[in-house]
Amino acid sequence: MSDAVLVLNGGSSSLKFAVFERREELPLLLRGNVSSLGHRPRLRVEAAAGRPKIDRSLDEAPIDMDKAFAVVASALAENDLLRRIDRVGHRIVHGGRDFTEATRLDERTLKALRLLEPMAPIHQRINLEIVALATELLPKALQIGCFDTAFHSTRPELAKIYGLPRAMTEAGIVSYGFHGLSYSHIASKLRDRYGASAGGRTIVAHLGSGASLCAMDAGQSIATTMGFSTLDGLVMSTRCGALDPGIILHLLQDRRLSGDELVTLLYEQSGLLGVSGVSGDMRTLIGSDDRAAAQAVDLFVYRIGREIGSLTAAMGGLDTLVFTAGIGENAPLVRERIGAAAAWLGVGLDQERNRRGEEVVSNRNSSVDVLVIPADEERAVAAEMSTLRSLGNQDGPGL
Ligand SMILES: Nc1ncnc2c1ncn2[C@@H]1O[C@H](COP(=O)(O)OP(=O)(O)O)[C@@H](O)[C@H]1O
Ligand SMILES: CC(=O)OP(=O)(O)O
Ligand SMILES: [Mg+2]
Repeated sequence: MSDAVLVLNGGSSSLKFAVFERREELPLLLRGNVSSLGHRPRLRVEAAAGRPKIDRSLDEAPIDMDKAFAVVASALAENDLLRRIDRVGHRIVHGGRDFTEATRLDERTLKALRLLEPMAPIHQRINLEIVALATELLPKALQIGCFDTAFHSTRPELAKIYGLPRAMTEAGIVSYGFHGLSYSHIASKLRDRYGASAGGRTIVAHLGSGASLCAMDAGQSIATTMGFSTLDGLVMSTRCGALDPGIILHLLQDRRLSGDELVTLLYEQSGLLGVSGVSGDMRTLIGSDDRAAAQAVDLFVYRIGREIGSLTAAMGGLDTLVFTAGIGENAPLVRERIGAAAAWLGVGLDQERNRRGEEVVSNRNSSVDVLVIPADEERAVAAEMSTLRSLGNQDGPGL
């Protein structure tokens, strides 16, 4: 019986997976992740329909994506799901200009996607490696890509172009924006809650290992903090966020860093890890009494506060603020501090609700609804796969 879709989501620190039944409501069969790949990897599996949950650390540490994939493949086999999966959906971080909807991954499309690797160096290659591993595991299944950049393709022109010569813009040196699958899922949750207005002028804070903010009006992306690459905007776990481009020139010309050294410095050694010198993991930083660790958290919050102001200006006001992803969902202290930084916009948090991580964390006096909504990029991929016309949708609803 082929009635299930597997979704694979390789992030900068984790491999997440979910299996959905291929029906309109996309009932969840299994979900899990292998997290903290580079440190102390853990496997978590939340099974549907009465199967036991798993939450255990893996013997080997650190592990690479190959090993993480093998762990996921065993979890699928143990739950007797491999024979049911005939479609595999992949979160692909960069779709460039050409990939703005769910796309069948074949030799031609994979070749085009490989060209985008330099714009998302810690993601794209891994995403495509996962496609190869999934094709090996499930050779008969269709492999389909959904893109983090696609959600932002509706932004106005001015939100996309940089102050560079026109020829550069025409060559594709524009802002693409990322985390779009997460934002698309949040937009659908906001439509469930508020109807077509989807919460009106909304900022969604996707705060995970990678972090960005998206300004949405009625569920459509208006502006976002990531741009041409996944480096821009907020300070992240190991990425620097927005920098004066003069710093890059200085590093290249005066310090003579090579391209590869720059990639390592800006993508892997900066951000919370670089500023704290302790860790890129927010849990560790919050638990530390080291001054540099505290400053890294301060900088994370400060930059988010400033960007909230900037995105509010782009929308002309703020009605709703949503927190999502690893830090957004699990760190009440960070939410509280961001709420305080946005108090001038009418944001007020209820301490108890915030501490408990309830869905609504704003207080009665807040003129902005503040919500915590779990990220579900996997469901966004599965939902988007159902729009893939070239498959004809002839074999059942849902996909
Ligand atoms: N309880 C917590 N408190 C603070 N931060 C947390 C907590 N749980 C997870 N995180 C943070 O969430 C991050 C992972 O978020 P996630 O959205 O899963 O990232 P990614 O998809 O990029 O792998 C970790 O780096 C960790 O810092
Ligand atoms: C685009 C991006 O930064 O993704 P992640 O947060 O999963 O690393
Ligand atoms: Mg992620």
